[in-house]
Amino acid sequence: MRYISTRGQAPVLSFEDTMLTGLARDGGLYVPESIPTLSPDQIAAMAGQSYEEVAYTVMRPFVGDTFTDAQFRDLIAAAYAGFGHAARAPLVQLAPNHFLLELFHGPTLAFKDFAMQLIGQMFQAALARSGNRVTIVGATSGDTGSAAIEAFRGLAAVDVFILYPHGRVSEVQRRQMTTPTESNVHAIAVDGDFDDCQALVKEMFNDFAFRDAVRLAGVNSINWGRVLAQVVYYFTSAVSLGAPHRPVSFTVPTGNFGDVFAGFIAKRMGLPIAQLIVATNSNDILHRTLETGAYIKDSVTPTISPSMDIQVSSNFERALFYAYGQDGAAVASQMADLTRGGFTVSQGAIDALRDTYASGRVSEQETSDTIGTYLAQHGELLCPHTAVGAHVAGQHLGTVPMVTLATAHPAKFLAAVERATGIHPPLPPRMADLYDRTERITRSARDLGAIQNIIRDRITS
Ligand SMILES: Cc1ncc(COP(=O)(O)O)c(C=O)c1O
Ligand SMILES: N[C@@H](CCOP(=O)(O)O)C(=O)O
Repeated sequence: MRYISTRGQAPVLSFEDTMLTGLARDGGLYVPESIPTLSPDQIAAMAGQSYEEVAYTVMRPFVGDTFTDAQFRDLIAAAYAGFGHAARAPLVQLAPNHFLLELFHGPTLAFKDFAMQLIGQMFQAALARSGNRVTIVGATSGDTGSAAIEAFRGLAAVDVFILYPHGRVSEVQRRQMTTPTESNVHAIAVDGDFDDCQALVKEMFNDFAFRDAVRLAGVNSINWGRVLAQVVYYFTSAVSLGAPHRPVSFTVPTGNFGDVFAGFIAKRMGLPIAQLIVATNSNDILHRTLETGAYIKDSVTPTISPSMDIQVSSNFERALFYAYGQDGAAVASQMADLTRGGFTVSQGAIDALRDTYASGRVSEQETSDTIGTYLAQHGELLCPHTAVGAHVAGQHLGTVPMVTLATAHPAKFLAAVERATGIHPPLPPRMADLYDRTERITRSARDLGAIQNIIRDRITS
């Protein structure tokens, strides 16, 4: 399996190099040259299998010769061993045709653990083999950072620097990033929003001298491995609802578009997905684009679903690549226009996007009310991101089973959940002392040079 850039001008890479490279050198994102498909019989055979077995079947064709079959099975087993639920991603029924896919049973209580735990294993195996070390730099609105620090803390061949927007993540998210004591992980509070943090990370990748000197790697959904691992739970959940014999729809709380794009990959692999619905908070660039065809940058508004406070949605570039029939030049030209404020998607491409994705936007009041309603009517305590998804899903319920992705545990967003319900959801016992642990934070201006200096000073040479 070979990987190509969405902008068409970067070297073609193997799975291993794609995983370790991060952003393509032309500024694009790597995607597989072709998307392998699974037959209805292969999908039907997943019924009753463990999460790990399905993960192997779904991901194996993408990995090529980076790992042997046995090695890859071992890495998957190690990645999910620490999850707090035997099903890894259990489905809970809310109403006759509405289900919640609980993706928060991993070590940091958000869906990011599904990919990050596996990437941690794959990086470790690949770096042990080559003897190389890398510097991971990531941007987070809260969950990617905590999952990355958890997955890589203490690993000898990796230094990790996570940029998060100062004052704009929840207290639990911040403490998950700032309290680990291992010296190879560093949380940097940036004076700015998530888009600023993500732009800084991309600027570091585009500074080739810096990138090569520190051996930069990325674990945001820039990294194809992140998207790939998230494809698996679309299969496990759809199969348990009757796929491939019955179509299933998904509503996905969306920010950087990685999770819902993983659903698109599942669909292209042969999973019968009827609708993929993008649910946004008031940072609604994706909803606006699908409605109007114009992708115009706006400033980020803080909300009670802070992990989705994103206006420059990185993986939308991958969606555009497929909407433009894999035309890298068309994508490169739209991305150049984005640096000047925005672009209009061509009629053909917006039609293709609308064939795949529907969308909805949810206000702050609706998010809060939805948390209250789902508790009262279904006995389920939702995190605010999941509430955004559940609200939009409620507008699309029909005869096809609908799965709403429950992307985080309500205890990660205590203040919003408590305000909506009066309930104070407890953290799991293993992190009950999180509020007592000492924090270690570096504060920085939104300044590329200053952050590069912090990284140069702290990496292990
Ligand atoms: C809890 C939570 N829900 C939803 C999202 C949105 O996911 P994506 O960025 O893949 O669209 C995020 C962050 O990305 C998140 O942390
Ligand atoms: N919501 C994310 C934002 C980064 O998204 P990613 O999927 O590209 O890592 C977060 O929690 O950090």
